Amino acid sequence: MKRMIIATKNKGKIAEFQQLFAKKGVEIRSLLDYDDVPDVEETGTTFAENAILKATTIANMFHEPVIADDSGLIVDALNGEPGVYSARYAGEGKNDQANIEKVLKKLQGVPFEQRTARFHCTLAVAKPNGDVTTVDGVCEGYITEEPVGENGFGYDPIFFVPEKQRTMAQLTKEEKNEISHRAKALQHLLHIWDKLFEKENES
Ligand SMILES: O=P(O)(O)OP(=O)(O)OP(=O)(O)OC[C@H]1O[C@@H](n2cnc3c(O)ncnc32)[C@H](O)[C@@H]1O
Ligand SMILES: [Mg+2]
Repeated sequence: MKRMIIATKNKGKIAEFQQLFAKKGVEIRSLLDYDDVPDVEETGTTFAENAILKATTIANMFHEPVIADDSGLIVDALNGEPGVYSARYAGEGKNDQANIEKVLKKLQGVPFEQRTARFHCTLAVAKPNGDVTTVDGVCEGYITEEPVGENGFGYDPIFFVPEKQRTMAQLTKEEKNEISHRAKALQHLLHIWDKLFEKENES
């Protein structure tokens, strides 16, 4: 497979996938490269359900294999919130800043060692023949007391990465792609890539 459609309109995700796939020589297209692709309603209650929903809907529409990413932030002190509702935690508008403020407000007074959290990413690959495969990746960290850093997207400014001693938003794209939930899920996918696309390797 020399090209792959990623079933997302999230520019942050697209930029990361572009870099991650560049090494493999796979050209990435996203739903922003096409006009009028409707939003797939994320009605699932798990990352896997939503990733499969997005991947299968778009694969049926394009008649090509498609990868979808469903991801989010899990905060232990909030019983796993925002979880699968990460994009719309503060309302349907998908406002990163409002989402961050809501998490920080709910965590007020919680000491650092209890602010454990993780990013989760499920990638689903759907083929037009109905085959679906999922892989997962997780990145562990802590929620800071205030946003720090300008890079990345979503909750990156409040996610402290112990390995790097900085927030995710202070990392370069290259550094984030060494340790992120998305990069780890994609590594798992690349391990099974040739097997997954055995018959399509010439295209
Ligand atoms: O569904 P698509 O079109 O892919 O785009 P989305 O932004 O709606 O994506 P999700 O439904 O998977 O929601 C995931 C949300 O979790 C957050 N998130 C996921 N990955 C993240 C990352 O690497 N850094 C920061 N926040 C992230 C961010 O708020 C996302 O909007
Ligand atoms: Mg979404």
